[in-house]
Amino acid sequence: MKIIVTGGGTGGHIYPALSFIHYLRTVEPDVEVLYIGTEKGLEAKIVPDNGIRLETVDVQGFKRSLSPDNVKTVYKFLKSVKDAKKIIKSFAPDVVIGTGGYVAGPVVYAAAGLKIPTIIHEQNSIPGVTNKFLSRYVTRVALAFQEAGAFFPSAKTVFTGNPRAQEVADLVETGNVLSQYDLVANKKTVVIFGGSRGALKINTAVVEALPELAKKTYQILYASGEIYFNDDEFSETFAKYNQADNIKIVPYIKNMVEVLNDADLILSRAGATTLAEITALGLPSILVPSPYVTADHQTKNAEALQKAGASLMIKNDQLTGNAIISAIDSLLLDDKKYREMADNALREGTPDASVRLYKVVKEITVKTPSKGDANG
Ligand SMILES: CC(=O)N[C@H]1[C@@H](OP(=O)(O)OP(=O)(O)OC[C@H]2O[C@@H](n3ccc(=O)[nH]c3=O)[C@H](O)[C@@H]2O)O[C@H](CO)[C@@H](O)[C@@H]1O
Repeated sequence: MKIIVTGGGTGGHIYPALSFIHYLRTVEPDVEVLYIGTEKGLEAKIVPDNGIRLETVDVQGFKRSLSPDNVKTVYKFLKSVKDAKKIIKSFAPDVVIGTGGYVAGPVVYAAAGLKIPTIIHEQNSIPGVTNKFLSRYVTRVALAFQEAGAFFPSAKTVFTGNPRAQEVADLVETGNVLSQYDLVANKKTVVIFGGSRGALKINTAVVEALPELAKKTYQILYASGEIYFNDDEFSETFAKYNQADNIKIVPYIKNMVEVLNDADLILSRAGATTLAEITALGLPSILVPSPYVTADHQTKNAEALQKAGASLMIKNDQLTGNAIISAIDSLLLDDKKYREMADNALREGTPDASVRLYKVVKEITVKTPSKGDANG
């Protein structure tokens, strides 16, 4: 099989795509994969790092208000559709899958125009603009939250979950990954991060909490986000608390699949891919939804887990150092509450998401024998 995958900008759109590619390579070892992204998105680094061929097109997002910049955006969209068509024709895929982010727009649109079977994967409970636009043209819409179905043509939707859930759930024990971070195996571990790019608000509150956290019996692995790690506002404090035995602060956690398998609790934004990971593992969490995303979709993502008893939610404007400490303590120092939350989280997970998505791919790529086929 030959497949083009496209999606990007942030990790939440890229990791599900990569997880599905990893899975495909296990079930169809001779699969040929091409990833189409942009030069500016995180995918430009992550995709080649994963040994996957990358081609790029140039796109930019629409501004919400009337802006002269939107003329440039339309021009770039049309140009990128043309460029994508050229790449698609030359690669000749059996299927094109888009996982969201601006770049998926022109690529999936171009593929649909060329009558190639197409799938979009929507990670969130409220879809982004790109996927809403594309849903008119694609063959199938794969969902990770049933609620998102309301925004798409119902005949095209199918619930698959998020492939990253399967990747974290399928991991075979890899030894004590925490020792790579100078942490120990026999302490409870809280992993803190603010989505794939880091979050200023979480960093500010964690910095407030660090003096107390350094005295705790549990340990903390904390990713600040690349852009904040060396920032004047934080770098000295990070260096100081990196000396504490139970705290490790890094810009980014590259081996998150392994780290999550060794974690006891997560404090993070409520990006959909993160939620798919923690539910697949049955990991309790404290979620601080970003208020800066389309239609406040992270709050909806977090509310779904909170309602299921799988997470605690702290609103962005209520996040302080003290709020962090009391939320962590309330879970790690109360075994019964912790176990309940872990069980509830596991019930929300879809650890077979790639199997489900693969089934959809097979359904829409089945070639009907033409009259000329020998056995047709
Ligand atoms: C600001 C923004 O637009 N955020 C959106 C973006 O989020 P964003 O990319 O931040 O969010 P997600 O939480 O969905 O995914 C983050 C991914 O990065 C990984 N990770 C994170 C930190 C780290 O140090 N190492 C690491 O590997 C996580 O394990 C996860 O796989 O896409 C998501 C999925 O469509 C949306 O739900 C989010 O609302």
